[in-house]
Amino acid sequence: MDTLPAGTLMQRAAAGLARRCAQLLTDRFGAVYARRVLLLVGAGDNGGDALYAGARLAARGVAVRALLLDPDRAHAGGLAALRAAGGSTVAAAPGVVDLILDGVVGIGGKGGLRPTAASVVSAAASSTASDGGRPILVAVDVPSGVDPDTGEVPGEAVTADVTVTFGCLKPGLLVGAGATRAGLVDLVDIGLSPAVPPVLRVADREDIRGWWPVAGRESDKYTRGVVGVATGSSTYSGAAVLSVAGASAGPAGMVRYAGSAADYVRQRYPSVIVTESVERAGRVQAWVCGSGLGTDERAAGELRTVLAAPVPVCLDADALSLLADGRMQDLLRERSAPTVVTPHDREFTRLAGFPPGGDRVASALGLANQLNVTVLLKGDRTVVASPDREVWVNPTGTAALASGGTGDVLSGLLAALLAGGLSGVRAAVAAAYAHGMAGRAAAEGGPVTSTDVAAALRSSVAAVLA
Ligand SMILES: NC(=O)C1=CN([C@@H]2O[C@H](COP(=O)(O)OP(=O)(O)OC[C@H]3O[C@@H](n4cnc5c(N)ncnc54)[C@H](OP(=O)(O)O)[C@@H]3O)[C@@H](O)[C@H]2O)[C@@H](O)CC1
Ligand SMILES: Nc1ncnc2c1ncn2[C@@H]1O[C@H](COP(=O)(O)OP(=O)(O)O)[C@@H](O)[C@H]1O
Repeated sequence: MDTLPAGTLMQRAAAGLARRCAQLLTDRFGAVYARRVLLLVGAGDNGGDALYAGARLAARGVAVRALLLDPDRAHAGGLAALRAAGGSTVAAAPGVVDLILDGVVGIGGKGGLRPTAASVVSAAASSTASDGGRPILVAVDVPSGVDPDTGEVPGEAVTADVTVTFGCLKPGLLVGAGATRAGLVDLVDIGLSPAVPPVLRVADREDIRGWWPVAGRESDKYTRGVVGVATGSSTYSGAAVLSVAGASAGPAGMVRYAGSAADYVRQRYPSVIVTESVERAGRVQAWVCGSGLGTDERAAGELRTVLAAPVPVCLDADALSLLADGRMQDLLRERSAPTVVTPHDREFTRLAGFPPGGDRVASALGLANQLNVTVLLKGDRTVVASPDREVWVNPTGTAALASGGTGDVLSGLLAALLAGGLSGVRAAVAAAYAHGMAGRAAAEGGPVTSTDVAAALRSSVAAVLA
């Protein structure tokens, strides 16, 4: 599988690691120079990666200190490189640390962290960053203490803000308790060619930035895409406002709202063109339909009109309930433009006839195949699966999103990305990513409502694209 020398792979790993750390330091502190980084270094190659990455950061003017858990067995080449670049070793965690690099143990670890390692990690994590906050914690390859193969956390383990992993995604970063410990996962390609194509993929910021449609010199409001929003009702006017908020944070050049909450939408969003029905809405490049729509005859008629439109469609909430009785599923299967459905577990159960169960990837793939649509299965790790068996897991989810109405914001944004020209899968993955970041940003201000998520969305999109 791999004919490259181990040293080359380690250098590639360290380069990717240092790049991500520099980006995190710049995002938070405005610059890399003179920031303080602490390396927690175990005796294996995981510690070697941390030392070489530390050397690269030291060469950029970062004050890098290494705390060696077993000084006699620390990676000799890595330690020499660090020292040559101006880094040094310390016996205990300094009081002020901006970023901690967890190189205690990677894929060579078994069981929870040993007591000495655990106490070093917890002492380091309680240091303070130079802005008074807590240090950024970056795990090398796998958060120490997480089983890389299963995601089990049998004892003490690191909780990372970001895990930079090498070559392939380890299951332990995506599932089980390990997924939460890993934080945002970045995959660095170190040139290993896997024997089989990856089954699961995790989007990182670079993916989203590369996909997100951006207005150019020749763009106008129509060429950027017009998104149609068929959500809400006089009873559920809030759903209309939330999905319009989501749609307005996307790349579309115009938002059209069609439905009986038009007055509420117009008051909140003067830029949105409102009508009473889908039929009268005029041309759009994608529709979102369902949140707060109701399930009466009028709602069913609106859904039928949306399904008949030859443009991409995102279906959520009541649209999924209307589809569950099977009568409209033929319309769904007959569609040639992309369709994305965004069920939570109960909606999934209604659509599929069985609950998603433990294997959420297989469940999402099964429903995608059954309905010939892209499925975004919501959860703490949202899964996106397509009928041609492409599967992604969103790494940015946060429990702060478990609040009524946040799904409406998500589906609005997703439709705006469809209108901007993204495929069903990319629109779903990108929307989930940005939505998760907005949830995280909103949570910094206290308990989160869907209005807070909607309010945080535009700046979170800007941060992802920066
Ligand atoms: N594969 C590749 O091609 C590439 C791999 N790369 C990198 O190599 C890493 C794997 O390195 P590895 O094999 O040296 O093992 P590693 O993760 O450092 O662990 C061994 C150390 O951990 C210790 N230890 C074990 N359990 C423990 C516990 N519970 N609690 C505490 N300590 C524990 C164990 O102690 P010992 O049992 O020896 O006393 C030993 O010191 C991989 O994750 C990636 O970062 C990259 O450079 C790119 C190319
Ligand atoms: N425990 C959790 N951790 C992370 N994200 C969650 C969690 N629970 C729910 N979410 C996310 O919150 C959103 C809720 O959507 P949904 O259930 O449709 O809410 P609503 O219908 O009230 O808008 C989804 O994006 C889902 O992935």
